[in-house]
Amino acid sequence: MTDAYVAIEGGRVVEARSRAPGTTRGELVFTTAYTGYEESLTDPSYEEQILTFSYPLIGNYGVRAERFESDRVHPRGVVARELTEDVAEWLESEGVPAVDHLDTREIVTGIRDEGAMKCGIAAGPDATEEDALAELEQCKHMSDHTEIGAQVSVGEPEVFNEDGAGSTVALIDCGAKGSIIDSLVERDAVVHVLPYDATEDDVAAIDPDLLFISNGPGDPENFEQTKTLVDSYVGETPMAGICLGQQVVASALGGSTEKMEFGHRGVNQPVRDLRTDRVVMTTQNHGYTVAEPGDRLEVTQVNVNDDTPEGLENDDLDIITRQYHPEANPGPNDSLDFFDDVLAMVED
Ligand SMILES: NC(=O)CC[C@H](N)C(=O)O
Repeated sequence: MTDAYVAIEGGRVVEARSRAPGTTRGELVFTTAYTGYEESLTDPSYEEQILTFSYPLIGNYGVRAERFESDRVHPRGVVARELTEDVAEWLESEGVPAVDHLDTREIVTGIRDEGAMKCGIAAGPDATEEDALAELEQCKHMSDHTEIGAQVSVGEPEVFNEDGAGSTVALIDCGAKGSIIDSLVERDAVVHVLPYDATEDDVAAIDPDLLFISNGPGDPENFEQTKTLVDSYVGETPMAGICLGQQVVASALGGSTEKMEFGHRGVNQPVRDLRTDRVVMTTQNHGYTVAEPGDRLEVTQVNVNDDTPEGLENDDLDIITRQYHPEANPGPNDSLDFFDDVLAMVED
């Protein structure tokens, strides 16, 4: 039964079945992960995107809040071959339109061949092709979402593990996944989560041992204040970053970032450490990348598939960043030792 329409940049409209009604728009992206849908759907990095699952059946082990990475669903819409009742009900209760019964292989190969695309969706009994096209018409380019940090960041500072005996971390929340906080707390760090636009004074009030820039949605160049903060603390305080965090740190230190063709999107992205020659499997979901690291950061890890920078370091300035997600959730735990390395750097 056709009661949903997916309009894709260029004007093509794909028929589908509505699983959660409504109209929506966003940048069409995908993940090849076959598990971890609860984690992906609550990852703030997907804000303003429509997430297509390439694995054909999504929702087969239910929906449990303990696996959530934040307190809400972040993609603007969801596309899958088959969504279970559990996931469909969850998305409907969150007001996030969802569709299934369409050829997701065609969608994903389309993104792979043509790059990231704008998308509009209309789903539900009254949905029309025109509604989906009208959404597509209004869809912005990801880089034009200039206030995206404010949509996902905490408004006020929060503290985790206040009485911990470990390092004090200022985690700049550009859309942080809960697993990053958990990974630090498990190592007994005291974690102060600060808004993405925290000032030098806000951070100074905490007097942290480590400045940690989180993952997050959108174009890293739109995180101007976060870059300013990094610039003011470089060489003063050890620094770490994950995903958008790596991009922001590189950009603040004189490097540059660029939009990728279709990004790295799955839980089996191979990364080679150039110092040890070890390869690890990693979780990734990013559409931008560091183009030039600048002359203060060394590329220490690269993506085996396309040689893009996956790890940047400066041993003198005490900086370690990763483009992938060492905190996993979803995905492999191969690189959890990143958190040990970062905290060891701080203690040295
Ligand atoms: N997971 C992330 O932090 C994503 C980073 C950034 N928004 C990108 O798409 O490249």
